Amino acid sequence: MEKMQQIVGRARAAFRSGRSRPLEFRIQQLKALERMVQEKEKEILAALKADLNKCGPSAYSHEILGVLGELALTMEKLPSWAAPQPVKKNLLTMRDEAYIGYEPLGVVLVIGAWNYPFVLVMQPLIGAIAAGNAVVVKPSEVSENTARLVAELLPQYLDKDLYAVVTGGVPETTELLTQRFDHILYTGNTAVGKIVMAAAAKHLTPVTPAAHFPAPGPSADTAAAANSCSGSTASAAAFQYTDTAEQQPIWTLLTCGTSA
Ligand SMILES: NC(=O)C1=CN([C@@H]2O[C@H](COP(=O)(O)OP(=O)(O)OC[C@H]3O[C@@H](n4cnc5c(N)ncnc54)[C@H](O)[C@@H]3O)[C@@H](O)[C@H]2O)C=CC1
Ligand SMILES: CC(C)=CCC/C(C)=C/CC/C(C)=C/C(=O)O
Repeated sequence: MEKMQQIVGRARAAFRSGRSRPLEFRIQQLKALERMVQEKEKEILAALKADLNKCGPSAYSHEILGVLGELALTMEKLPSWAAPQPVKKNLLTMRDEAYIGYEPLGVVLVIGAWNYPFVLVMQPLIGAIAAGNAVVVKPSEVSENTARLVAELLPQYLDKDLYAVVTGGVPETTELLTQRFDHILYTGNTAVGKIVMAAAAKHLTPVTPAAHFPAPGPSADTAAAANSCSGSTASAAAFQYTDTAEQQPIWTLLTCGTSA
């Protein structure tokens, strides 16, 4: 595994080149991601089946349709989300052009969890690309087939330097977290969430955690049961929670506003 410093350094250099910023580039990368999901649907579903015995409508709707829906919405709305927003002028600014302009933050780290291993890295990735950031993706090592596939596919479709994938487990994530990121999007249990936030605090990096249900690491059995073809109360309830409470635009988290 290439040193984390090099991976993050390359993403930062690519971000500094400015090429992730133009709207056309972001939409082109999102289109490439859409093509990846459409062309590699069978491989993605096979990896989910191998990792979690997830299949049928539950696998398709959550992990494929969920990602395609996010992509379609983001590509449709991005021009208006990214447009400068005029703000009211006052005596001091009446001779100025006053607006809020949205800027990407820089290099964003996405850490995913095992139970929705594809959608939980793809949705934050889509938001981060849309906002013009470089991204380092760390899929969960527990769902190893999906992690391997994400690492294999993303470089085939996206700009390799701007959007990197790191695979591996605790040692790799620990080393990755020594690097400075501009934002971290973490999904996983609360105990690891605290480790992630403590590492981020050393660099004053803000973290957006999605870790509402403290849970021990899964065994192969619990993973398979929670995601069986027929579905389970636990996963249905979790999904409903996300649907009602979590589906907020990540855009607001990944850009910072500047007003003239
Ligand atoms: N609120 C939400 O939207 C969601 C919340 N979750 C929560 O996440 C739980 C599953 O998470 P986990 O079991 O934690 O998933 P996990 O075992 O896949 O770990 C999540 C990530 O943390 C990293 N990690 C693990 N130990 C670490 C350490 N010591 N230091 C640094 N990084 C480490 C792993 O490499 C992995 O990428 C679910 O049971 C649920 O509670 C899951 C999905 C969505
Ligand atoms: C169709 C669609 C938008 C799917 C979203 C799938 C998703 C993000 C699931 C996460 C569910 C969740 C909150 C799980 C958990 O807490 O363990």
